[in-house]
Amino acid sequence: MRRSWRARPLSVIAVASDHAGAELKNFLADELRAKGFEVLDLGTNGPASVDYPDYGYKLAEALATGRAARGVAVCGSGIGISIALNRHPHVRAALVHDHLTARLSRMHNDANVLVLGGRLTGVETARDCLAAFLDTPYEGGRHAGRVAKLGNPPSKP
Ligand SMILES: O=C(CO)[C@H](O)[C@H](O)[C@H](O)COP(=O)(O)O
Repeated sequence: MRRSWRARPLSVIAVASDHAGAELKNFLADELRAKGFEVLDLGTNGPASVDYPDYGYKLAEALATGRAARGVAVCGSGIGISIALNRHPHVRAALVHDHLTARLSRMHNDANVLVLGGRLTGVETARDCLAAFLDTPYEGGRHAGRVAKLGNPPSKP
């Protein structure tokens, strides 16, 4: 599935997680609602074991179809769901660990999905990362050509 990324106002944010990230995902969804965003919750919403690729792909689909402008994704470490998300050329999912990496993911990479490890990152740090992700603009300039290349990977690297 190759669909172009459709920019839209930053009002709807999709959230998704596996079982290991559900608690932090739900916390961040509440944070987003408190900040006035509409949240598209793609699950999962309980402790029953599920597969992170299914939720990463759901989130990629929500961005591709324009149902959400950006996303927040959580699994246990953040690694698995990042891999799933970044298989889609319109997704720039950034696994971050603190306010600085969250800021850089926006400034340099124009990240459209914030990824956190639910078993590794505490709620206060996660809240900081979310604020940086929402509030930091993309710098463009020298980064623009690099970011464009991310959406057009060579068929033979
Ligand atoms: O993909 C991951 C690791 O890179 C995630 O952390 C998953 O959430 C984790 O693998 C799930 O582990 P579980 O033992 O099946 O709960």
